[in-house]
Amino acid sequence: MSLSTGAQARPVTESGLGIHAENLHRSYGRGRAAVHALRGVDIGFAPGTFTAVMGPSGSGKSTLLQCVAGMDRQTSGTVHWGTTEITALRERRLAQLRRAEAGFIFQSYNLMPAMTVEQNVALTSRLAGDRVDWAAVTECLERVGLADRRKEQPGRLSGGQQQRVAVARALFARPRVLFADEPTGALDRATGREVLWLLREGVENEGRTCVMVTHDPVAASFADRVVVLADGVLVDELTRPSAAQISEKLSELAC
Ligand SMILES: Nc1ncnc2c1ncn2[C@@H]1O[C@H](COP(=O)(O)OP(=O)(O)OP(=O)(O)O)[C@@H](O)[C@H]1O
Repeated sequence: MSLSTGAQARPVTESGLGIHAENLHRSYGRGRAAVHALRGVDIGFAPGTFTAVMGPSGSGKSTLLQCVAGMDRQTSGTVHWGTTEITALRERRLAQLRRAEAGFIFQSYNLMPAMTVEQNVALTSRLAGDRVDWAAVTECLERVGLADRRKEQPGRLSGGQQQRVAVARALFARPRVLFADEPTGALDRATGREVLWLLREGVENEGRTCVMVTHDPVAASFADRVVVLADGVLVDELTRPSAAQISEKLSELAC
C-alpha cells in the first residue's frame, strides 16, 4: 500500500515546512537479535498540515518521528525537509537546522528543573546565541496562560502546566514544523485538549506543519490526517476522521 503523499486537507502555506521520507528503515542491533523498527516507510507531511501517527505499542511510531525529525539516524532511506536532504547532513549542520526550523514536545516535558519557567522558554534562543526578547517570552507564556508563573521553577507547577511551558518553549522560536511525541499522554482530558488546541492553532494560524505520535483517538481527531503503523510499516490512513472513526479503524486493525 502506498501512502507516500501528505493529505492536502488545507491550503499549502508559505510558512510550513514540507517533509518527505522515502524507503525509511531503522534497525536496532544486528543479526538474529536485530529489531526492525521501521521497514521501508514512505511518507509525506505537506506544509501546513497536522498528522497524527498511531499504531500499537512497538509499531515504530516514536522511531518514525525521531527519524523524520532528524533526532535519530535511519539505517537506510532518505528524509527531506523541503528541498534539503537532512539524512545527508553532518550532525552539526543538522543540529543548526533543527534549531532553526523545528520545535519538539515530549510526553515527559523535558524542562530544565533548575531554571525558571521563562528561562526554559528562552532556552533554545539562548543556545543559538541570540539575544532573548523577554517581552516575547512573556507574550508566549500568556498564550499558554502561565505568564504569572514565569519566575517560578517548573517543579512547582502541575504536570499540565509543565506541558504548557514545554509547548511555549517549542513555539517560542515560531518553528515551521512541530514534532510531538505523546504530548497529552500524561495530562488529564481537559488539559490535554488545551494543548491540542495550541497545536491546532499553530497549524491554522501560522501554517505550521505538525507531526504528532499519539495513542489517543480524541487527540488524533485534532489532526488533518491519521496514519497507522503496524510492525514498522504504514498500513492505513484516514483524512479528517472523527475520534469514533479512528477507534473503529484501530479496532479493525486490532491495534
Ligand atoms: N534504542 C533502542 N534499542 C533497541 N530497540 C529499540 C530502541 N528503540 C526502539 N526499539 C524497538 O523498536 C521497536 C519500535 O519502537 P518505538 O518506540 O518506535 O515504538 P512505538 O510504536 O513508539 O511504541 P510505544 O507506543 O510503546 O511508545 C520496538 O520493538 C522497540 O523495542
